[in-house]
Amino acid sequence: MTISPSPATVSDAADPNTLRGAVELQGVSFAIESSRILTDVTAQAPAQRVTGLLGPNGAGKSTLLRLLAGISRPGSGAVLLDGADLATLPRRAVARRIALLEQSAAPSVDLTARQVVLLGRIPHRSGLLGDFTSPEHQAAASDALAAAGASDISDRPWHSLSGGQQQRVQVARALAQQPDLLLLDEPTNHLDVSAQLSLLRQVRGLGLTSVMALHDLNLAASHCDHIVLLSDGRVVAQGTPAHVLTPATISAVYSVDCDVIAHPRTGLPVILFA
Ligand SMILES: Nc1ncnc2c1ncn2[C@@H]1O[C@H](COP(=O)(O)OP(=O)(O)OP(=O)(O)O)[C@@H](O)[C@H]1O
Repeated sequence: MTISPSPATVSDAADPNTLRGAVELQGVSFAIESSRILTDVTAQAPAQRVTGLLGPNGAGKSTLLRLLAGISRPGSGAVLLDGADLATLPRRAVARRIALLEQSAAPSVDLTARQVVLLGRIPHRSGLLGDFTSPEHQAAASDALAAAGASDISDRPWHSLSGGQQQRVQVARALAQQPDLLLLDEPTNHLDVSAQLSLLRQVRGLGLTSVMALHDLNLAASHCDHIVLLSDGRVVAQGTPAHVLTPATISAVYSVDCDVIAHPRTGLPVILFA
């Protein structure tokens, strides 16, 4: 699969053979040292669509992303990728098919941006000693840097980059993996408003199944096809932004007073806080 900037088309959506990366959580519960963090989470992330994972601090978003990535295993319930239980898939297959961009993903040694992106190719190396010099790996890195809008900084040392530039490179690293499922934990952190919008448009334009934890409800409303709203480790609501992001639900989960209006140009929900 190559990284393509073209969005999933309606015909893609109509043909189940072309859909990859559909995720389903079935009654997932998870605890750390007998402290319950997720309780009976049943939710879907539709194939080749962008799902926003929302909820207050501590709701369980990062924990859920790690379960979706196969890094943690549910205490009970199952995580299905294209209908197969993640627990039954070989680790290498999971590593190839799922990319997770975590909040603190900085490399510990000084690399150039391009070298950081090439780390995304690790699951695709042939053997432990395989290197990254092959045209295939280099092309994947170049495509990923371009898709993340980071081609111009590819030769810069990682530690010389601004927070926003580092975030773009991390997104490129996840894309270089050429995953079926892209998981992003608060990808708009450190980005200015223009860069936030650009990144979210790019993610949507990839046509990949993406699940991203977000705090900004308006960005979620405008850039996600599907929303899963968590509170205290449980799913409170899921569906389209218009279905989930209602004043009553937002008030119940976040304890804030708001109005929701239709955007004058797009018709999508816009949340106005009183
Ligand atoms: N290693 C851990 N040990 C104990 N508790 C943990 C651990 N990791 C997370 N938790 C707890 O699990 C709950 C969910 O944390 P998580 O990081 O998944 O929430 P979140 O929704 O991503 O939060 P935020 O929006 O603040 O990033 C929190 O109460 C947190 O304190």
